[in-house]
Amino acid sequence: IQPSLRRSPSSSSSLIMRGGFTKKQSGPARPQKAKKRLTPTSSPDALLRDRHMAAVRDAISSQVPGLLDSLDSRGFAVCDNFLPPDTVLEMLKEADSLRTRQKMVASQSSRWNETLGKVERYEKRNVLSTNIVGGESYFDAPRLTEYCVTLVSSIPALVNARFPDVSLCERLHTNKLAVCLGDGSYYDKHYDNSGGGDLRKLTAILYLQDNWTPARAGHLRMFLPSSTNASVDAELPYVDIEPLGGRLVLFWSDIMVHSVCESFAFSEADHRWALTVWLHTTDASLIKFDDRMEARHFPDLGASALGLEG
Ligand SMILES: O=C(O)CCC(=O)C(=O)O
Ligand SMILES: [Fe+2]
Repeated sequence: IQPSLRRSPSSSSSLIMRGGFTKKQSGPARPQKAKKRLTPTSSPDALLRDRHMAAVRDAISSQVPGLLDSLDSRGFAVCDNFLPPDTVLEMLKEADSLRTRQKMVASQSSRWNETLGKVERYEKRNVLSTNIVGGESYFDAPRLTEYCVTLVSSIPALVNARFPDVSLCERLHTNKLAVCLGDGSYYDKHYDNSGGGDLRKLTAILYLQDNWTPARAGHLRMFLPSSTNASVDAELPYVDIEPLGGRLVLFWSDIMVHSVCESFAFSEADHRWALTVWLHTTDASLIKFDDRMEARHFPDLGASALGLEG
C-alpha cells in the first residue's frame, strides 16, 4: 500500500530549505560558522542577528534535553516560555508585518475525496500561511529566519543522541508560518508526514500569539498513541494543548495524529500564530507507518486506499 494514499489530510510544506545560507545570500551564516560571528561587530543588524540566534541556541540547549523523556514516552512534549517574552513579541511583530504586507496566502491542505477516489487540495478557511525561505527574503523576516536556521542546526544533535532510530538532518528542513484569523478556523485531523517519500520526522511548533484567553480557543488536539490491545472501537484519547505565546511543542511528524480546534478572534490582536519547523530524517526507512493507528483514525481512508491498491 502506498503510504501517500493513506495520509490525508496532510499539512502542506513543499519547500525544503537549507539550515544555513550560501555566502552570496544575505541571511545568517551556515551553522558551523555562526559561533565565529557571535563576536561583536560594528553593524547593528549583525548584533541583532547574533543576539537572537544566541537566545534561540541557549533556549535549545537548556530546554530541549528536558523534553526528550516526554517525547519518548508520549510522542510529544510541551515547553512553556521557550523563548523570552520580548523575543516572542519581536517575532510576532515580524510575522504580523508579513500579513499586513500581504506576503501570506490562503493556507492549503489535502484530503481524501471519496467520490473522486483521490487526494485533493483545498484551502483552509480563514488560515493564511507562508514559508520562511531566507536568501533574498531574509530581510522580510530576519528573526523568524534565524529562528528556523538555529533550530535545524542545534536540535538534531540532541535528539539523535537520545533516539538512534531517528537520524535528524542538520541541514534540511521545511517550515511554515501560519495564522488563523478566527471565526472558527480549524485544521482537520492529520499526520504531518504525508507519506510517499516525505522525510519529515520531528515537528517543532512555536506559538506566537500574545495574551491567549480560553475564548480564543484554537487548542492543538494531540491524539495519544493507543495501547496495542485497545479495541478498534475504543474512544481515541487526546490531550488539548493551549496555543500560548512562547510555548514550544515537539512531536513525531510520522506517528502523531493531531488537529487544531476552532479558534476565534475578536480583534487582530487575537489571531492565532504558529511557526512550525519540520526536521527531516536523513533516512527514509526510518519513517514509521502505524497501520493500526491509521485504520482507527482514518477508517474510510484506509478502506479506500486498500480497495484502490488491492
Ligand atoms: O498550529 C498548530 O497548532 C498545528 C498546525 C498543524 O498541525 C500543521 O500545520 O500541520
Ligand atoms: Fe500538523
